[in-house]
Amino acid sequence: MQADGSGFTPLLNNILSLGMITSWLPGDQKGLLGTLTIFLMGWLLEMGRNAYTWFSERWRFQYSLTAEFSEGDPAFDWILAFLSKQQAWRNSWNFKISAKTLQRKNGVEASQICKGHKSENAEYVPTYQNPQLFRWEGYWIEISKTLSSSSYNYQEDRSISSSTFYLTVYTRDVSVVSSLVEQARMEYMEMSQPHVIIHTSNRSYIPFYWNECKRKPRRSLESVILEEGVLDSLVFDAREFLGMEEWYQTTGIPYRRGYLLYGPPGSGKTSTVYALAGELELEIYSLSLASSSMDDSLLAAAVGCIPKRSIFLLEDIDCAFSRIDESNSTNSTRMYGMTPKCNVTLSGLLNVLDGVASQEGVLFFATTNHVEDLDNALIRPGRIDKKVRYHHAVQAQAAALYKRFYPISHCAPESASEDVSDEEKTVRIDDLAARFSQSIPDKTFTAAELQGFLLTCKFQPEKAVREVKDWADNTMKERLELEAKKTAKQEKVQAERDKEEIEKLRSTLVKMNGSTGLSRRIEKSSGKQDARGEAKPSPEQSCSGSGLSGNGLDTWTIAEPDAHK
Ligand SMILES: Nc1ncnc2c1ncn2[C@@H]1O[C@H](COP(=O)(O)OP(=O)(O)OP(=O)(O)O)[C@@H](O)[C@H]1O
Repeated sequence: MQADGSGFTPLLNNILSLGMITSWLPGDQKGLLGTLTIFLMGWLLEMGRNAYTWFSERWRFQYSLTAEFSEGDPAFDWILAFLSKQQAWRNSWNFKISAKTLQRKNGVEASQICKGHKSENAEYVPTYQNPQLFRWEGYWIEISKTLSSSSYNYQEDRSISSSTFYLTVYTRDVSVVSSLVEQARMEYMEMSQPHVIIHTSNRSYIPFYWNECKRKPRRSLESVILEEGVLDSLVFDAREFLGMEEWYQTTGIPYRRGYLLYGPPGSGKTSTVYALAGELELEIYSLSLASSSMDDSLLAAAVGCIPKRSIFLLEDIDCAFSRIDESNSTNSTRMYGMTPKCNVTLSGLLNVLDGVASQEGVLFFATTNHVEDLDNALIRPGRIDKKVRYHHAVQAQAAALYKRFYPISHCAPESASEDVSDEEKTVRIDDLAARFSQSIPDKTFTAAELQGFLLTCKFQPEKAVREVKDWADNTMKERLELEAKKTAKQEKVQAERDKEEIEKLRSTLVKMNGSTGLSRRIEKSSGKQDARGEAKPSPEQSCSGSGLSGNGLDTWTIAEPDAHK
């Protein structure tokens, strides 16, 4: 029941309930006095309850501080992790149980809920449905959560809800709240350390927030094998940038840095970003411009809520917009009309990169397989400050990949049960790695392709060396066949398009001839002669449709161009 201030509602309730009670009393107590006494008692009780609520609210208001944490904001994640660690869910047994995945849900271990119970596969996520009270550093803290369905998404035909945490600390000292938040942030960072946190979003409407969060085991820099010095210079550059905020401010240069990683698919661009994020302890905010729901305003909103000291990763940026038009594109996917639809405009992206929506202190990484398709405006210094080119693996890279695949600790000799020392194993692996790399042509296969092959020879380094040449030959052969098929298909598509064009022109001209009453048909000579010495039109002239000869408009020639017959 809610207090309405006037006390009228409880009064009415009491009268009604009294009527019911007195009807059950013995006859001698049914008098007016009995009724009034009970009525008065009920009324007093209700008034007392209202007064208690009123005073406790005033007291709360006077002697407590309430902080709000909304879903989508990084601080929301900090508080969730903090609550799990503080076991704020202890007095409530409401959990959402879901399978353990890479997605981070801030669940608690089954053993925390029930001693001795272990569950490797399920995750218990406290729902905080009811307000919970817990003690932290001598302060009483109350936590409550609301789920508000704020708007309706017509695209996905469902209402959108988001959660908000309210943290009430019973003190007037604001520094308590700030130190709690700082502790929550530190603990969150500590907890995330063995992982790289990747934020994505499937929201296609504003208010936007990064509503999905995955964690991946950290990848060491050594595990990404690039040409010598490439990775080191990238790490050095990013680290230097992160330590130079003040310098940027003094010089008035916008405090952000852009990197473009370009090269063939599977050469290690994404792996580089993940390894770098792990090394520098940064979180990644990753978006794809190829998503049909992404447009300029959503992109601006997304970038607007990336926190400082983070990586903003835009993968396959060429999918979104290319400088050259589709008909000229060499990219076969475009040829077949498979270019993903993109609603982000070039100016929208440029605005985001250097306009109001751009976030200070963010490392921007763009990856592409087709750098030649990018607009110069996009990759000019200030937007892209450092470009890193990726190649197919050179032989030294292939050898390094091989050695990473067969660390000596996992390397038992294939043939005999000889007892081999570590030095001998190292020499053996070095020798095998050299033979492996010499069996494949330089700059022909990507690291991903080599990794795919090596996965077929797990724990069998000798086998990998024996079979790599055949694999390389077969892969090359398959590649050539595929290329030939693609080219043939492209030519066929092109020929069909030309034919359609010719048909369109032919019917237009026939209509025009009919409407103007022109019936005369005179062959227009191109100056070229075929084998029989007859005049033959060039493809351009055949269907040019201008209708204007040197001496005026009166003749049309329609002929199939030889090239596309
Ligand atoms: N240089 C490399 N060193 C080590 N592993 C690599 C390297 N390049 C690729 N790989 C492996 O190949 C797989 C794909 O790599 P990754 O996604 O980084 O390539 P990419 O260049 O980003 O590809 P795409 O352009 O298709 O996104 C990963 O499993 C990664 O471990």
